[in-house]
Amino acid sequence: MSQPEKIKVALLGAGNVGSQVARILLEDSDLIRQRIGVPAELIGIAVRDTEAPRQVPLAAALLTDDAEVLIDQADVVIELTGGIEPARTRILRALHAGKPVVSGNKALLAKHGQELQAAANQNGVQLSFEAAVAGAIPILRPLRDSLAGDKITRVLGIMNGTTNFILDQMDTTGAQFNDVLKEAQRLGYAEADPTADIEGYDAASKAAIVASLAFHSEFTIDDVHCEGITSITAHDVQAAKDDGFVIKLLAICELDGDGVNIRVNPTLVPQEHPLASVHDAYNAVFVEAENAGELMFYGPGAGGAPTASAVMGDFVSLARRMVLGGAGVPESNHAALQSTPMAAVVSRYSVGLIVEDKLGVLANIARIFAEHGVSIQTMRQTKFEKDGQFSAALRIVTHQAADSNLRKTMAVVDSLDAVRSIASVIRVEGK
Ligand SMILES: NC(=O)c1ccc[n+]([C@@H]2O[C@H](COP(=O)([O-])OP(=O)(O)OC[C@H]3O[C@@H](n4cnc5c(N)ncnc54)[C@H](O)[C@@H]3O)[C@@H](O)[C@H]2O)c1
Ligand SMILES: N[C@@H](CCO)C(=O)O
Ligand code: NA
Repeated sequence: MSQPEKIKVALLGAGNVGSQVARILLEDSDLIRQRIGVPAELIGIAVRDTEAPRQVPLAAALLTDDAEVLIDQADVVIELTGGIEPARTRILRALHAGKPVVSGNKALLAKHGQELQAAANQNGVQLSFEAAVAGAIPILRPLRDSLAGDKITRVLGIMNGTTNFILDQMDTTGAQFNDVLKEAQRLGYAEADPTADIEGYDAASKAAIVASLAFHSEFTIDDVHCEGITSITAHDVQAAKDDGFVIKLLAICELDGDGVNIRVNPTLVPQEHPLASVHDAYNAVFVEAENAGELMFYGPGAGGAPTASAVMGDFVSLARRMVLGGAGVPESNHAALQSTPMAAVVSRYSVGLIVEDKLGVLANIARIFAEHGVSIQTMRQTKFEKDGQFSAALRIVTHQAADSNLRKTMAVVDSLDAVRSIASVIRVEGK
């Protein structure tokens, strides 16, 4: 194959990330040419509305609302529109035409990743998506390449910038959930529909992508047990702080017998744990591998420019290969592991209860925990008065217990007349 004279790039989407990719392609064109060996020419940017106001000024001549024509004219397609359709159809169109694709679309990859990868393999072209997980942090390439000769046992971390930003602000400034969410949207961290962030779906998509690569198997978002942060209150954050914890939304993918358990849930992390000092929209991912031991990847997990850095890394890497010759390495899914249910997963739990302040209540609750095989590590009681009625706020931290046992315990506790409400049930990191 003869060396191309230049690489024509079609960019789909000019939002938070797309506009930064356009800026880098234009501003750093000399440097990119030197790294690739030939110039990279941004031939057009597909947007929904060519007249809409833009955060980053873009030459009107580059904008088009005809993505299909643009794809057909390009050598490489960079998809940064988000959502399932028309992104899926457009990426397939590019791959089937033998054009490599870079995408940051975790929602799409966690749902249709296998279909897209199969199309890439079938056409001998690269599909790269480092930006889809943990923004600027190089995590997918280390999983695919650097650790390809090791056996990964667990990947655990903070994989959503928006929720980390919200929880961090609630913890450090006592700010209210909704105010901080608005700020995360303004800073370009949140998804177009921020429900994906706060309900945990965005982290769940990332967990499915990470688990597929780490365990050489095919997982989708449907394999992930997912709990978001919408039920976390300022009171939970303060109570956690009083007990020496910080609340983080963790994504965990771990070998579980013959399968892999993949989950996303708010977790109490001890204040001295490295994950507790991950602030703002930063992400941190721990990878545990049999021979490598424990690795930590840390950096900006969201935002236009940081995410654009990951997109550009993928682009320059595959463009270099187009110049030098040779297709990329396809994904390996030889292990074909299945995801496992939550019932047997063991964790420590922190349970907050509001109960009647009367004799025997505490003993009764402790008995119910014991009867279900859930052993209590600590129990703290604070009495308070509201509307002339005395109650006790109980905070119970358990030893490790199976998810199913904890659920049965809570169902019985909830049915007691003396229990006014279950304020929170949050997993606790560590043994
Ligand atoms: N913002 C981040 O920090 C971040 C980080 C990692 C990955 N991502 C992913 O990158 C992608 C883009 O994110 P973003 O934050 O830039 O989103 P955004 O909402 O700011 O931008 C998306 C852009 O695509 C355009 N668009 C949507 N549908 C289109 C269509 N059918 N045709 C043409 N244009 C269309 C929108 O008008 C918008 O300008 C998403 O998949 C997102 O999940 C974002
Ligand atoms: N909305 C995502 C963007 C980065 O993937 C986040 O907040 O982490
Ligand atoms: Na990344």
